[in-house]
Amino acid sequence: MKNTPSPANDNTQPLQSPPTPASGTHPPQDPPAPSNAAHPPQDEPAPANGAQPPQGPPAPDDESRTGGAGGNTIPAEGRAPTTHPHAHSHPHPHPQTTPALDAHLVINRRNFTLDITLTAAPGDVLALLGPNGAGKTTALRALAGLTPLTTGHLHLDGTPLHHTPPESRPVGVVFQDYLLFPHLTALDNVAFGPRCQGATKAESRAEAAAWLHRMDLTAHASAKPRHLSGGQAQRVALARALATNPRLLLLDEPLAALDARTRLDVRAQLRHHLAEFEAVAVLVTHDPLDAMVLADRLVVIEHGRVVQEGTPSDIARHPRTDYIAQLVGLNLYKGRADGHTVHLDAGPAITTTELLTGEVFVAFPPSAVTLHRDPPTGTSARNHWRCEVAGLETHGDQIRADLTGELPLAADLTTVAAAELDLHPGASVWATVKATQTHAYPA
Ligand SMILES: Nc1ncnc2c1ncn2[C@@H]1O[C@H](COP(=O)(O)OP(=O)(O)OP(=O)(O)O)[C@@H](O)[C@H]1O
Repeated sequence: MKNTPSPANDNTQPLQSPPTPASGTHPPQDPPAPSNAAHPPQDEPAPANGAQPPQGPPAPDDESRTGGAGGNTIPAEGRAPTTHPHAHSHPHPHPQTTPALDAHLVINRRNFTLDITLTAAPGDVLALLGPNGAGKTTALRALAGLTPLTTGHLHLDGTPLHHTPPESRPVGVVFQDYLLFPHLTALDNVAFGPRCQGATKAESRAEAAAWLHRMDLTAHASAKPRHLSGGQAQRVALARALATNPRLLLLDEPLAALDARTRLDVRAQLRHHLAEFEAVAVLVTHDPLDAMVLADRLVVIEHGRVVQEGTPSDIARHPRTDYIAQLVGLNLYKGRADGHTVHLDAGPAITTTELLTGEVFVAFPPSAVTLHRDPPTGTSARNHWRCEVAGLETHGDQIRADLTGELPLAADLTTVAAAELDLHPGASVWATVKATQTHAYPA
């Protein structure tokens, strides 16, 4: 086992582009009256209870075409106590209390099955991570009610919701491209949800103004989305989702549409807002940094199953699949430990400092590897393997060497060292790693 890149999945189904509110229908210039006035954007069927905030993306096949940020059907009095997501220390919901989110999502498709369990305490931020086609978006859509469950359940604060239509779920969604009504101001975009939930025009606008204030967007309240920067639009979308008072906030690649610089700022702001959010948030991301910074708990999905979950630091320290090892930048191997020696399933043995027996993983970072052109002598490193350079690439201010041979591994070295060693594809090298630089843990 080696952290070679996961094979790309050709069947990927990125979250579908949402219906553009611009085409076809005309949401009112003011937040609509809940009873009759609103026209959801584009071809969404009007929900039974009147207007809805902008809806979720259409499914490419047989799935529901409505959904998104619905009304809050769970009374405030019934809520679990609030918790600060990044202040609390519980990586898992307390076993004695009903989890705020308790979901078993099973979706069978012809070539794909999603079967995952998600639980979270109030205030938890979960990040769903996984390779393309793993089922992250499907899981998010299932939580929103946009993709029906084949079987399983979804309970929020103890209330079963799996038969509740998307527009009636207390779920707020922030889509990757935000889905703001282009012809409504930022204020009216945010006021839309409360208005749909029955607030008067004045109330919904006051609430929207308060949200914009919290998001530091008061100066942009009367701006139309086209006049907002990417970061501002993202915050308006977040405000719009939060203004419906959701018990579950879903964020689909919330930072993906932003450039690197904006992303940095918006990530920090989003972290702050998620920390204040008292209910459960679930975000889907491809970016391990977003996941590590924003989430209390990572849920890694591969092939429709949860392969590992835990706190970011636990996952980073103890990856259990090649995909995760690669995500967190570690060389990872599986083998059988006998004292300080781990006999790898495929390849040589590795000496470690841990004293273990049985099936284990061994991991070490590429920076722990030292390369030599000649057989190493006089080194205290217990592990040395003969390898060949398969490829070289720039990795930050380092060079990353991809090695094959006795033990396939990634090694980082400085540009100067790479030049001194005359590294090039096909070059023979010796790789050494000190036992103290490895980390072994039960498989
Ligand atoms: N509406 C659909 N109808 C049929 N198959 C679908 C549909 N949506 C997704 N799939 C398939 O379900 C599987 C999971 O897709 P999904 O989009 O949930 O993965 P993902 O982890 O979000 O991937 P990515 O990171 O590429 O967005 C894939 O095999 C995909 O081809």
